[in-house]
Amino acid sequence: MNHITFQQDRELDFIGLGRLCIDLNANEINRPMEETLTFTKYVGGSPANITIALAKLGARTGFIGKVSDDQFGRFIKSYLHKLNIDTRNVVTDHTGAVTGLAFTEIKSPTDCSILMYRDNVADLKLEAGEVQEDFIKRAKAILISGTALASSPSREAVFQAIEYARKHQVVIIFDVDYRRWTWKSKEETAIYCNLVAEQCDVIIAGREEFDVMEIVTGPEVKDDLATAQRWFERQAKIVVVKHGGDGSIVFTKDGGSSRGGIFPAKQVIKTFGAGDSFAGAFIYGLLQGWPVEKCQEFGSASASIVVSSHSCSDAMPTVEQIENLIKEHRANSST
Ligand SMILES: Nc1ncnc2c1ncn2[C@@H]1O[C@H](COP(=O)(O)OP(=O)(O)OP(=O)(O)O)[C@@H](O)[C@H]1O
Ligand SMILES: O=C(O)C[C@@H](O)[C@H](O)C(=O)CO
Repeated sequence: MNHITFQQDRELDFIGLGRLCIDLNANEINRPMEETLTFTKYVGGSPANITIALAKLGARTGFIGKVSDDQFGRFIKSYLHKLNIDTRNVVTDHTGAVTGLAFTEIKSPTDCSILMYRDNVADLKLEAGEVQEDFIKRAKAILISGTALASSPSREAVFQAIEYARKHQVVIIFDVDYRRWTWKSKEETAIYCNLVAEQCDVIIAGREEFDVMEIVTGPEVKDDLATAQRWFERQAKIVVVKHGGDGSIVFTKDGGSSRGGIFPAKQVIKTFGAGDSFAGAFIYGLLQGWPVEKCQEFGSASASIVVSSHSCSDAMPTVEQIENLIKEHRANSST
């Protein structure tokens, strides 16, 4: 029992909507990017990573987005195809737009940063008229990624997708995914993310992202419960507040909450990817009908695997890998 009711007669479990980009992760790690000579290319973009996570876990997935009409766009679509992710609503741009790039700097396992090239990117050119109602109505759930709200016409495409999802009882999941490089201002971020959040069934964000939405600028006490209750007054049934290495808290509309820790990784390579892997495995658990505590544990274990890896998308684990980590952790805890 996890408070979410999915329509069962659907051919897809999950559709991701938003950014499809390329990660270029530094190969020479534990040094600043000024000293990096080579990078490894992976498919990236938070909603893409989450969709890939669910595909790797065996969910039937699809994607709504726009890619550039070049080698990167073709690389991304080919990668999704190989994972059986339905790309019928992945549109190719013909305006000369480019694929967003995310250069990951790994100065140390705990000091990582991302340099994002986001000018004239194809993902933000997705138009409302390109969002297929017939595609969305085939799914149990759809993920909205906050960065897709950063500018038009992608912004309007998001609201069109939400309208279709609500019309067809598709569960709406909002991952705030705040990436400052893409927004004009935090005020604009708050306006549009709040307008979306009030229509969503599940909201996933870090404490800092909720602070942006609540326009918290000072040292006020950040009250996770108050944050969750704000959204339970609207459509939300589940609110997840992520706290990095301190774990996460999952709140449910019936007043329940679950404080989850982490699965300490034997060797953290980079912190990035934790959020997307957590979200993918958490949502997988919801789709299985698991209680939120089990979803949270599954997400945390997945995150531990991905922070131990050089990539994000490529490293997304299988059910067996996650279950083995949980078993190993329990065995070690009992000795
Ligand atoms: N270093 C870590 N080791 C193990 N698990 C971690 C680590 N960092 C985060 N996690 C797990 O992943 C979850 C999400 O991490 P976090 O809060 O950093 O999300 P995020 O900021 O969206 O991540 P990202 O860096 O991918 O954007 C945490 O709640 C925790 O369970
Ligand atoms: O979301 C992005 O654009 C960056 C991701 O591709 C990258 O893998 C990451 O930061 C994951 O958290």
